[in-house]
Amino acid sequence: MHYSVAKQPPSRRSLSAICLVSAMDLHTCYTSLATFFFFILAILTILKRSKSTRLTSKLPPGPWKLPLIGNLHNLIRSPPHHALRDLASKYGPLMHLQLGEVSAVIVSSAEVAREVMKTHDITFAARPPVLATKILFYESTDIGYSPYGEYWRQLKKICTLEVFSTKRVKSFRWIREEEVYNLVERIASSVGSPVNLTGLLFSLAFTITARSAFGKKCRSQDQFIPLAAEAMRPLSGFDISDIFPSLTWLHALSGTKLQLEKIHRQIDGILDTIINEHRTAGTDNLGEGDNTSLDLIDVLLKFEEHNTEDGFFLTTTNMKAVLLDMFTAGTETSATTVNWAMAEMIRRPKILEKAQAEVRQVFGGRGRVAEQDLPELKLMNSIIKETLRLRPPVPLILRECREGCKIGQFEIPEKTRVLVNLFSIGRDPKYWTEPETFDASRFLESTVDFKGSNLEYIPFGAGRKMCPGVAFGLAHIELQLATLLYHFDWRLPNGMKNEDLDMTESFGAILRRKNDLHLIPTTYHPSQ
Ligand code: HEM
Repeated sequence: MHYSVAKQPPSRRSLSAICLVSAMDLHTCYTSLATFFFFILAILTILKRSKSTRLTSKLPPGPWKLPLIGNLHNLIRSPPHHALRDLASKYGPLMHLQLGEVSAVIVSSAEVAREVMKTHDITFAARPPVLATKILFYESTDIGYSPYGEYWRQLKKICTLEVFSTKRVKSFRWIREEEVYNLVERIASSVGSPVNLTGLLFSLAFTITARSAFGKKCRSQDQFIPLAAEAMRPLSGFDISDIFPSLTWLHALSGTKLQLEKIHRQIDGILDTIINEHRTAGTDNLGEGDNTSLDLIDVLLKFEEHNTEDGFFLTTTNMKAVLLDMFTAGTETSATTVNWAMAEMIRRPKILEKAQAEVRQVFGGRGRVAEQDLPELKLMNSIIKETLRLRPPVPLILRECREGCKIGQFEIPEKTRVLVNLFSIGRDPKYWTEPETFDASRFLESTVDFKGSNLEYIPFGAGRKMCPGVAFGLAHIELQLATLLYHFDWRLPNGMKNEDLDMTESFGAILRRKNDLHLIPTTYHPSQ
């Protein structure tokens, strides 16, 4: 039947239809050919790169690599910091992986971390430029991602000595206390019913940072906060664009680039407005005497108008990049630490009780927690350290090798991506007894601190690229945790048993809980 119809001469209409079909076929054919061509091109590019990597014979050991994807298949079943830890138990503390196009080494012990972050500190004092930081951070001109050199050195100096200094952190004490008190009032209004503590803590961290950075002059804060939170998501370094950096057409196809550009445009507009508002409002005391009441934009503006002694000054773009660093590096890290600490204590009611007793004894009938007495909370501070050991907010520190270098018997070629696995290091049985156990009193008698000199404990990193926001972060964490312990008793909703609380981690640049922590608060009255 089909056959006989096909044999009939085609009518004018069916002819044009055939022409259309043929044109479409031709179009489809061209598209397929083009896709095929690009596919071959992609394979050739990747094979060329992996061949050049194979030629480097003294790379550290690592699992067998598949064509094109390398070792990506080794990372799909669990969050990367877990998967990398499991692989390191087989291949050693310095291991080589091929992540798509990217040649990477994974550091999983304090000894190798010392080599990378201390002995060869300058060689590894860089981070690979990932697509998200290029777009969001003004061509990677922030502190975290700007290339190692004079610009980064000056920026870090300004931030360490002026922007994030202990004196500056103290000057924002009234903001922290006011906002934490607002949190207490919000929780108190929900006493007896579950509150989403995770949501409250993350929003508190952004609000405190925004007020410290923008002061009172800002009207665009409410628009800015959700955008800054969104900017955090693509910073893990495991985006398709970071794994296949040369396949730029793939970045466009995946939609990530467009999405990042959209967020960037919005953030940029808001930051311009806020900085201009500061310029218009002016601060008569800029650059003079005790300027502790300045907000962070005022502080940064000092370096626009008054050069440093080395003749260095900040452009508006530089300031915007630093401000973004504060939000991306400084908010979720603190909030997630408080969140994990609360979850760990809820699972162990005796520890929760002890920590509450300590806070309530130190602050007694004063009715609220005050920052100056926080160092007296020995148990709580040990709990914070233990939380940062077991759940480091930045589980994988991203670095890049600036020039070829030898670690032990292995060669690390220039541009190799380096991932320091803090999750592995913090749980290394060589340094930690019962490493998987949350031991609240582990740090009570310990002299280990956050300065990055004990490489088995580096939640804030180590060496030149170490976190400049330690004082800022700890001030947030200590005040929030003490306040939650002082004002409220806590229990799980729906009769859930403490030991059943889910502690699953999510995947991302920041190690967060997969599920939000919902708890029922009961108000504690100091007279009790
Ligand atoms: C619990 C809180 C925090 C933790 C655990 C943390 C952790 C880290 C880690 C592990 C690094 C990488 C260090 C390295 O490469 O050796 C880092 C870098 C950085 N952090 Fe933090 N951070 C915290 C809070 C903050 C805060 C509050 C700020 C700012 C207000 C901040 C700003 C930065 C910046 C700008 C960098 C990049 C430094 C550079 O590359 O030179 N961090 N942080």
